[in-house]
Amino acid sequence: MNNTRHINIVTRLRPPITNEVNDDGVRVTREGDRHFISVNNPRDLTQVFKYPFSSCYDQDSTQQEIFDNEVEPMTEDVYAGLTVTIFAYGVTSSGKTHTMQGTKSDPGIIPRAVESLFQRKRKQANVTLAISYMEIYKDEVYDLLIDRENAPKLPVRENGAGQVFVANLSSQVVDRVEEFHQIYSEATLRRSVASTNLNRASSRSHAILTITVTISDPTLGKALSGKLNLVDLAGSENNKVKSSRFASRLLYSRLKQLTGNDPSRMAESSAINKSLSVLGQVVHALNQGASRIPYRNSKLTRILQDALGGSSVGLLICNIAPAPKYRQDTLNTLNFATRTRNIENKPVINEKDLKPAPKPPMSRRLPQAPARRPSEVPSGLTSRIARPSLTHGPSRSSLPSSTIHSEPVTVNVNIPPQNPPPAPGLTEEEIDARIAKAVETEVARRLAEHEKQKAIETESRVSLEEGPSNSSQKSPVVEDPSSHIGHMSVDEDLRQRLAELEQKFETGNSELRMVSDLSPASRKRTGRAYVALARAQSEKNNLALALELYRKAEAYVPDNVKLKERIIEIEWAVKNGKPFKPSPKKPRKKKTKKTAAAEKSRATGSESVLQDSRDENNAPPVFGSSLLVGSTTASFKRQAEGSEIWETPKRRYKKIRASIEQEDDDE
Ligand SMILES: Nc1ncnc2c1ncn2[C@@H]1O[C@H](COP(=O)(O)OP(=O)(O)OP(=O)(O)O)[C@@H](O)[C@H]1O
Repeated sequence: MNNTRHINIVTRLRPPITNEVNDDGVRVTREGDRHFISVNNPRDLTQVFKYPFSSCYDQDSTQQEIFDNEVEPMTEDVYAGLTVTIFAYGVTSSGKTHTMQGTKSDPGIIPRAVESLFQRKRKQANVTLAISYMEIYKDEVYDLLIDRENAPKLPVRENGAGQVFVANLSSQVVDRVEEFHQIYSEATLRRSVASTNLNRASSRSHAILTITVTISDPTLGKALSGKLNLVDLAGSENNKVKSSRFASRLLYSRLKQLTGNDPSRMAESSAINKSLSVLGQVVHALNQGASRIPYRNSKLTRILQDALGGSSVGLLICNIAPAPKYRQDTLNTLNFATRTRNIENKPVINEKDLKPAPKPPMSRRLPQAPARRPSEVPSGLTSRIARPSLTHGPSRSSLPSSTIHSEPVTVNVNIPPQNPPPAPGLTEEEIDARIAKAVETEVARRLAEHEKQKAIETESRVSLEEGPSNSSQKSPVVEDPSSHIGHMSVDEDLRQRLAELEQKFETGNSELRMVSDLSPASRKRTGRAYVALARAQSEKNNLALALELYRKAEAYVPDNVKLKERIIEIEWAVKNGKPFKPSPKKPRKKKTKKTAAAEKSRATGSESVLQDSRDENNAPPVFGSSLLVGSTTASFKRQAEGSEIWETPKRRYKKIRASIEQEDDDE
């Protein structure tokens, strides 16, 4: 069964707005059942480009028309358990926000779609609607349902099933349309909007509103979970002058005149342009059937991954501004639309198991969820906001369809971190002390575990040496498996291993929960603390424990390349029973004004964790990474000065890896 669906492409031409000349060069015509948009070449106006589309909406078309023809049928898909993504794309001021939000007198797609979803809800039992709303501003994700002062930057993560999600994004159940409007209009006020010369209320961020429709069937113990993602992209702007060092003052002032962008607007603008350019690259790569699609190059494409060549149903509304100054942008938009048309998605029905997942044996019960910190909750919403959900393994679907996607069972409980995040109002020292204490306790526990493990190993070795007669009471490992006692001991051994595994599983989970609850600065501090402890252990040649601690640090700073390299090194040493030799310590240089300033900036959190902790001991890194920030790379350059060949960190890393592999081969 072929269940692929192309992204549906719709173009919309907005009427001219204040002081704008209607451009006859952009026209919509109809030939049979096809529509064409014709655009004059901006450089040679005698040349006309013609783009065919199955549906185009000209200046006279209404919001109602677009909704009825294009969006209404998709709300059916949502109720069927599919994920539907609708994007508004186009140059700044082309009418994206107008199309998505509309006005009070002429509502856009969002209010109309919500109304339609509620209409169906009224006719059907056991339906729940919940909303979440986020914006991607300068490549950072913020929750729009939370006051901006309290809204942290949210991390984008991937679950075991490869689904990308925004961690800690709140979601709110809504029972009535009016309730939705109140929440939505409040949240929209939090969106980053600014006035530019091209648009009085220009969106400076990409906004994604998600409405989740859950239809439960208590008799079957199943629920369908459809989603409607409504995406109002920020508009691209011509800011090229900013990136050109050689741009003349005249050109700069011309562009400033056109966009009205001051430096901070320009920074926003270049972030918008960058993410839109990655979006273009993703579409291009999908068209080419490339083996690597650059989803990870921006948060926007990561979050929209499912809608671009994934399991979502898609509708792209390309908005077009008619004025002559936008002609090149119109061509860009139409080219983007043409390329996106070829993208195929494979929609899947999202089904959830309502039955609680079987509890893992011996697992501890979750303690009662504490109330959310006031900073995380918009006033009056406390009881309705669901914390990030815990997933317990995939559920099995009984529905006979190849398009059914059995989601992991989602348990909407508040999961308190095992070590609760520091309460607001604590001083930096207090936070550090808490982290240090938590890390120390963990290390002590692990040391004790290692000691125990060692004792068991020694015992079994001794009993092996003493011979089988004595071993029955001492070691389960050397038992004669045919004897009754032997069976019991093997059972005991298995049980013990199982308990250890369960404990590991629990600790791992609590670790992840703790990581996601900490602020980026606290995460970095905790990572640094683990690295310092790990180094201390590796210096004592306690490599297994050092490795474990480095891995723990990695949970807090997953992007630290040097840390990853260190883990590989120690893993290799442990595997091959070789001692681990960190690179020799380098005498600390006398502090110059420049290095003091660099250290100060590092202290404010701009440097890598491993580098920070190494600096404390003056130990230069064994490996370097080209991904490191400027000052680190500069320190590598300094180290390499005097050596015959300029050895980049990457080259150095490759060299060491090659020698490790060579040693492996030799063995
Ligand atoms: N179809 C339309 N009919 C009437 N007015 C429209 C239409 N489309 C857009 N407008 C008006 O044009 C102006 C710019 O539109 P809008 O803010 O929606 O653009 P945008 O593409 O979202 O811009 P940006 O990317 O800068 O946020 C607004 O004043 C809006 O009311």
